[in-house]
Amino acid sequence: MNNIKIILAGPRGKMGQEALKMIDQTPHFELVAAIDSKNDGMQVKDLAGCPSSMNAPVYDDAENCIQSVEADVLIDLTRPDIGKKHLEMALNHGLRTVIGTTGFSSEDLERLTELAHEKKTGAIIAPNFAIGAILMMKFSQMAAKYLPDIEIIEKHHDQKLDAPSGTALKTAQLITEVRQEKTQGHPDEKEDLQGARGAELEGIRIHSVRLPGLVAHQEVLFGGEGQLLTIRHDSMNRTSFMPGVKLAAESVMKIEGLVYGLENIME
Ligand SMILES: NC(=O)C1=CN([C@@H]2O[C@H](COP(=O)(O)OP(=O)(O)OC[C@H]3O[C@@H](n4cnc5c(N)ncnc54)[C@H](O)[C@@H]3O)[C@@H](O)[C@H]2O)C=CC1
Ligand SMILES: O=C(O)C1=N[C@H](C(=O)O)C[C@H](O)C1
Repeated sequence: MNNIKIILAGPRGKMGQEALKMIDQTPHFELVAAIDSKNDGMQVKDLAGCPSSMNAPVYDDAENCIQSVEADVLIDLTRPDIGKKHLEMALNHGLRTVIGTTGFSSEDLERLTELAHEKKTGAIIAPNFAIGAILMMKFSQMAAKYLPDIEIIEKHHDQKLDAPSGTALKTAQLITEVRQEKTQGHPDEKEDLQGARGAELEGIRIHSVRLPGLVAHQEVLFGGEGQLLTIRHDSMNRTSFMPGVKLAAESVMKIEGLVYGLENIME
């Protein structure tokens, strides 16, 4: 496989730190720069917790980085407001991009899909890189055809900025592809405390739990007459996401346009 030159945005973050290790351990990956909110002009190896072999410059200005460094792929693991800006910027420069950052609305996805198409540039937005989470979403889509009353409970660490999670939104979106919109619960139900019934997407209820001690977990509950099916996935650590990040960085080299969801590139 040809060498892939990578710019990583978010090298000091929880996911960024894991991604640096994965890049370091992948012979055909080469880190050529990092985009950080500070530390401009430093080397990645000098940032706390980063592999000592990484002789790549840090930029605090993403536009300057993309213009100055010869790279094949930008991997973004930052925060919702920044991930969107980075993807738009990269597409405008014709740079292929893998986005793990969540918090994209359906309007964002529509706009960025059009831009990727217009710029004839490959991009992957993957709300969840863990293989088990992809299977949970696919199994949920299968089950929804037969058990259409569904509630999603996603549970994450308390440092998470977006709610509901990207995975919960993607799960709900996959379900809406096979299920008619429907009202769940009693037609006259009323929330005595606002938010008690969670968020709602085409009738599917989504509940977000944030607690220290959690990493990334989701249960999809399907209720039927006299029965309950639960499909559950747990990421115990962030290493669980790395095979998916690697696959996305390899796959984005071969596509044109924007792909939303790792399930679309898995064989
Ligand atoms: N797709 C997936 O499988 C997964 C996605 N995520 C998502 O990835 C994102 C990052 O998650 P974590 O690493 O847990 O968060 P984190 O808070 O640990 O790391 C985010 C990093 O982004 C950096 N950052 C902020 N502004 C920046 C800027 N302008 N330029 C460059 N870097 C900037 C911060 O300094 C921080 O180091 C979140 O949106 C999260 O939801 C997290 C886990 C798995
Ligand atoms: O912020 C996180 O941690 C995670 N974010 C992604 C999401 O919003 O679904 C993926 C995973 O759940 C971890």
